[in-house]
Amino acid sequence: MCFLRHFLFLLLPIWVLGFSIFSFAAVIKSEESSVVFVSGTPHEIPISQGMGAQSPGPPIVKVVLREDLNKKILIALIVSSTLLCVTVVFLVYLLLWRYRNLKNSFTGIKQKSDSVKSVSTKPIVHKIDSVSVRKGTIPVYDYQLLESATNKFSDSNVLSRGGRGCLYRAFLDENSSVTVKKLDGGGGEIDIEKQFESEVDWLAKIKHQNIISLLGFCVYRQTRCIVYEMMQNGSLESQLHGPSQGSGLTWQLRMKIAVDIARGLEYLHEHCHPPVVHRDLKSSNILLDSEFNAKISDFGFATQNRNLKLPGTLGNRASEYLVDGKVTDKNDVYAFGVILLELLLGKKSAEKPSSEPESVVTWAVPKLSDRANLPNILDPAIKGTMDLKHLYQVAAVAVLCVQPEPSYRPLITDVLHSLIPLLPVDLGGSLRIL
Ligand SMILES: Nc1ncnc2c1ncn2[C@@H]1O[C@H](COP(=O)(O)OP(=O)(O)OP(=O)(O)O)[C@@H](O)[C@H]1O
Repeated sequence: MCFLRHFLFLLLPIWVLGFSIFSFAAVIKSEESSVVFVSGTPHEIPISQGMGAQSPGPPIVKVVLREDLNKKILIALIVSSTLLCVTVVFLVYLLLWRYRNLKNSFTGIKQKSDSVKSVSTKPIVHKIDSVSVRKGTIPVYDYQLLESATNKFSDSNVLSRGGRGCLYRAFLDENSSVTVKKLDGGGGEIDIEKQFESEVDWLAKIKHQNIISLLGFCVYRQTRCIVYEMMQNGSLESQLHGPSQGSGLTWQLRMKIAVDIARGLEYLHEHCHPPVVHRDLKSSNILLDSEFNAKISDFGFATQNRNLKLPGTLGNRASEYLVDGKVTDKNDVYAFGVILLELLLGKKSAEKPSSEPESVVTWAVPKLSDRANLPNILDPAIKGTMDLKHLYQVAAVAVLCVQPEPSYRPLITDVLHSLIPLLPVDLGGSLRIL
């Protein structure tokens, strides 16, 4: 499509030029063929063939001069209109090109140093597979711009410090802030470059209301930055296990968060071809915006390749994955079940009561075999705030999701459709509260 547009734009001036040359040649030719020279006159005087007879004298000379003049005017007109057409087409093309480039950059961003951008990002953009990145629809941020937006990556702007780098709040203008993840090597077994490429590549391809939005990226020397939308309410982990201990999350909000995550996963498993397995789903990778819409983040380990293994961690990973690295969408369903247990019980995915961390699954599942037990082990922050039938239903879904045998676990689409009727209509479900 793009190629066709460029082709047409180039074709137009060539066509105009060609047409002009052709008409010019035609004019000359017609002039030549319509004029004869009468010999024997003091000067050879051209007359029109159609006049038939000779008509010597001053009037004929006058006619010849006017024809000559007309021809010159015609040539001048053709040449100037050709030049005008070529200039206008060129200007229109230039304007469209500029407009497209401006549209691609983030609102209000003035790109400062083109040299930094083109020199440093070229190799990485080639490695990144995504069509959006190649086509340039994902903005490439200037390092200096991010530096000034984060107050030189100052400690006061740090939102969190992770194993792979720091996360900063960045102010691109007075009213809006974004999040900048600065990956600077950190060392260890994690390959920063690969994670950066994987994250940018996935997020450039995946667009869904329940998946974090990628706003752009930056490559500067050894530093890699990824720019995301700001999620004002932080992670689900910090809401559940941080200072507020889940008090900000009502039963209905918890159900909304569960449905949002299931919608995001359903998109990855059912609507991406081939399906995408996130492989690192956990409450710290579920982010909440100002209205508690939940979005899945951290695609550094996501894959469509079923033979890749992650460095193992306890808690959210299914046993078949930890033991023989089998990657299927059912790994994500298991991790979703763990998050559902965290939402119900307010417990971390892996607690450390002693030296050995205990998974919430091994702690809760035996207790949940008797559903009368459930209200006793429920998160105190939501005790007595929901319809018990709904509570039992959600607990049953959670237990199914964390089945040791992957084939016994439901598909995420089934999970989603069993949760939607428990969520009020105004929160995106189908429950009508009378
Ligand atoms: N877009 C965002 N808006 C607001 N807070 C965010 C955003 N992204 C991440 N955070 C916060 O930063 C924390 C760390 O996120 P990050 O993805 O950087 O983790 P990480 O370094 O990859 O570590 P891990 O691999 O353990 O998840 C999140 O748990 C969340 O609290």
